This record gives sequence, structure tokens and C-alpha cells, in this order.
Amino acid sequence: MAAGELLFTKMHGIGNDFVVLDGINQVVNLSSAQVQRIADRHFGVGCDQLLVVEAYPGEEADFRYRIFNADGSEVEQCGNGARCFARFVYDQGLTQKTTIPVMTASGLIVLNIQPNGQVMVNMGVPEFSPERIPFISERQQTLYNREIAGEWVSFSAVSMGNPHAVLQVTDVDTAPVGVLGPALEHHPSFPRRVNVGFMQVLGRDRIRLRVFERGSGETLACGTGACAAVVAGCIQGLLDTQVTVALPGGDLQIRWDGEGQPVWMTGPAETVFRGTLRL
Ligand SMILES: N[C@@H](CCC[C@H](N)C(=O)O)C(=O)O
Repeated sequence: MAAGELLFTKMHGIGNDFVVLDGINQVVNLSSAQVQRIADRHFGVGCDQLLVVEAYPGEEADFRYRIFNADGSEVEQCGNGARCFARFVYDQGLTQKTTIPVMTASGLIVLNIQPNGQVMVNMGVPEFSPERIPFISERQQTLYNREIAGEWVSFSAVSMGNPHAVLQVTDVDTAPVGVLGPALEHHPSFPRRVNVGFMQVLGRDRIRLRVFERGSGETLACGTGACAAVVAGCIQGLLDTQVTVALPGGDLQIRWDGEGQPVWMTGPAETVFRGTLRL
């Protein structure tokens, strides 16, 4: 590899797309401006998030992976990215294991590549306390109300390692994602901004969901957003423990057995192409 060049793999999890870089066999040290450029759909490769795979020095995980939004910000967690990470390290021969513990900025998660190629992820235990999200509120509630873009909006707030607000809507097709998404993302109640999910409940085991992601805008799918929506639906008594989440890019299976339990996410991860970046 010539100086200033990096091998990359383009991947996606039901349309949430990634540039994945092997930081074990090549030196990856990108500035925020370089991440933005790579993620740009006109001047770069184009992606919602960029993932960097690294070795982990401790005993509890085999790898560490870092997640950067298209705006260059580094974030704590990414559900669709986790599944792509698992397929990446397995398909590239970086591991022979199908159960892979990996360290993220929000802690350890465990990935399992299933015989059918899908990846199941233990996404960890959701957190509701405002300071853990982080969200500015005097007390923890199932639903919060804030005046946003001139109207009162009701939402749940939950951390899946990263912050999420989940609004219930009657029809995701007509939901004001492009207005309320950025307004809530930047609302002063969320000091580290927030991912905003718009959930339409179709039944106790099926929802539709659109997500306006912090730092990336609306994406075709958000794994942590799907987990957060199911958890929000469960604490409101709207959903059962096993739910199919239909996102614009495809379906995810989410399971949550209730307070104190981890959220399980199952779905596909696909490689699209490989290439060389010239920085
Ligand atoms: N697309 C991801 C979430 C990526 C990070 C998110 N935009 C954030 O800023 O927290 C997913 O599949 O979970």
C-alpha cells in the first residue's frame, strides 16, 4: 500500500451503510475532516458511518471498534455497524470465532454469527436515567413533553449506549421526520444531541420505524434505534417481548425481556465492494 492509501470495505446492514477500515494491518488515524470527506456521497465513497476495527489489548474482548458519524463525530454505539463489524472480521480472516466479544466506546458487546449468515447481537441493557442518556430532566419518566418547532411533542428517552428519543406516530410515511428530527437532535435538553425515532405500532409484535440519526440525518435503518423503539414501546405497555421492526431498508428482529435485561438484535450484514482510498 502506498503512503496515504488505505484499503476499505463498503458494507451495509439493511441499507445503513458503512466504510469499514482494518486498523490492525494498516495505520488508520483520520481527522474529523477526512471522515467527513470519505462519508460524502459526492466527493467521497459515501456512507452513514465509518467504522475502524482495532486490536483490543485486554482479556475481555478480541477487538475494539470505533464508530464515526458522517459529520465526523465519534460515537458510542451502532447496531447495524456491530453486525457488519462481525462479518468483516470473520470474512477477512481476522478471527475464526463465530461468537465475538468486542469493546466499543460504551462497553463490551457480544456478537454471534449464525449458520444462516445473520448476526445476533447482545446490545446490552437499556438505560433510562436522564443523566445516563444524557437528557436534562428533573426526574425519570416514561414519556417527556417538550415544545419543539412550535408544537408540544411527547417522546420516550433511552440510552442504548447512545442516546435515543422515540416518538409514536400514526403513520411513518407522513411523520414530520425532516422537521422534528433535526429540531430534537439539537434540542438543548439533549446536551450530546440525540437520535430520533418515529415509531408506528402495527401490532404487539410489529412496528414500522424511521430514524433521524444524530450526525448522519435520516438513514434507511438504525439498529440501536430499533432497540430503543422496542424498549420504548414495551415500557409503555404497547409491545410484547419479541418484535419485528420494519425499517425503510428492511426488517430487524428485536427481543427484550424487560427491565434489567439486555436487548437482542438479529439481522443481516452485507459486503458491497472493496477499494483503496487516497487521502
Ligand atoms: N446507525 C447506527 C447508529 C449510529 C450512531 C448514531 N448516529 C449516533 O450518533 O449515536 C445503528 O445502527 O445503531
